[in-house]
Amino acid sequence: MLTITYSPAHTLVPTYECFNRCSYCNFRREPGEDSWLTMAAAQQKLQQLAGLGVREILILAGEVHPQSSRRQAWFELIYNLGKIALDLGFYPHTNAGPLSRSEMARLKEVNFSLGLMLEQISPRLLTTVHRQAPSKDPQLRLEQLQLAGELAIPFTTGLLLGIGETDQEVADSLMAIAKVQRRYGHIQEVILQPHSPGQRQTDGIPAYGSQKLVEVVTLAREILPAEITLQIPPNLVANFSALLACLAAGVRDLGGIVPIDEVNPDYHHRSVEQLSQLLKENSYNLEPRFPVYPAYFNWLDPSLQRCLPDSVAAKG
Ligand SMILES: O=c1nc2n(C[C@H](O)[C@H](O)[C@H](O)CO)c3cc(O)ccc3cc-2c(=O)[nH]1
Ligand SMILES: C[C@H]1O[C@@H](n2cnc3c(N)ncnc32)[C@H](O)[C@@H]1O
Ligand code: MET
Ligand code: SF4
Repeated sequence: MLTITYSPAHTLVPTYECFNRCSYCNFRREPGEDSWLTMAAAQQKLQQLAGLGVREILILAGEVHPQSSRRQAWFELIYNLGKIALDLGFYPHTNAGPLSRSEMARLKEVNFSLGLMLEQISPRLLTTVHRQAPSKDPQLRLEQLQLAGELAIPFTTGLLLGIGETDQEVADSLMAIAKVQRRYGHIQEVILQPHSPGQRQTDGIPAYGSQKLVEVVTLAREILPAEITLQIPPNLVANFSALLACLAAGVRDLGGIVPIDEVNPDYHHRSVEQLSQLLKENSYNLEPRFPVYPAYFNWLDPSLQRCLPDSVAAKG
């Protein structure tokens, strides 16, 4: 039986406020209109999660402008959330948008991997869906992938599909990821994220079709180096047969299975038990994983390596 992995996860949102306005975003709030997560509330939440099988704490944040006087406080909150999650025995993974070199280096101390979606490499989208989103400059995002490579951080990136890109631009985006991977070797997984419309976004773009998604999986498997795992969030795939087609085309991971998908709150996950049963009926074995893949265990700071169970660490 082929093994498909998932990450038993819970999401913490330090803040929904964001100075970008991606037209497809259902997550962001206007700066000033969102109160930030307090350390006390986070601590309480994490304590409730103890013993429930959760491994990854996904720290997913709206962004404060790099030049803002509030950036430092924003960053310290994100760092400290990773720190308490770690201290309570969880495995943090942070995606907080583009970071400075020193911010990224510090987050490495308390995270098992970091993430940032390339979205798409085409600068054309800066005049459409990303017109009011300076953080989505593809060159800036590519530099972030390189920076993570230089800092030897196991990394998750990916494409957002169906935001106005052409087929050629999808291929270009995949080739750009393949190129950084051949230089640094730090990209453990690529998420192929189908755009999924929600209640709050400001545009009217439709859901990305399943047929196209399967085609992109096939293309990604051709373009990306074999060591990169392809991830698709199953809650964003229209039906189970489409998910099976994605698996047949090369997807091997289902990402974080969380109670609430904070980015796409209208799309619920099936329970792990149900997913596992459905997969078993189709000769797939569903297994939990950590937010860092075994091949990268020895890239982690020794203090983090010590947090992984011996049996698992030995495979690294
Ligand atoms: O539940 C979610 N998890 C998301 N994750 C988490 C992901 O599913 C995995 O849990 C992590 O990549 C750890 O391997 C992301 C991680 C990234 O680094 C970048 C983007 C995402 C996007 C989502 C998302 O939209 N919803
Ligand atoms: C955290 C990641 O979530 C993705 N993201 C943001 N909005 C949507 C949406 N409506 N549908 C699917 N994915 C989305 C982006 O790729 C972002 O980088
Ligand atoms: N703001 C970050 C980004 O877009 C992460 C969360 S998006 C909902 O990269
Ligand atoms: S997708 Fe991320 S960067 Fe864009 S508006 Fe939403 S939170 Fe901000």
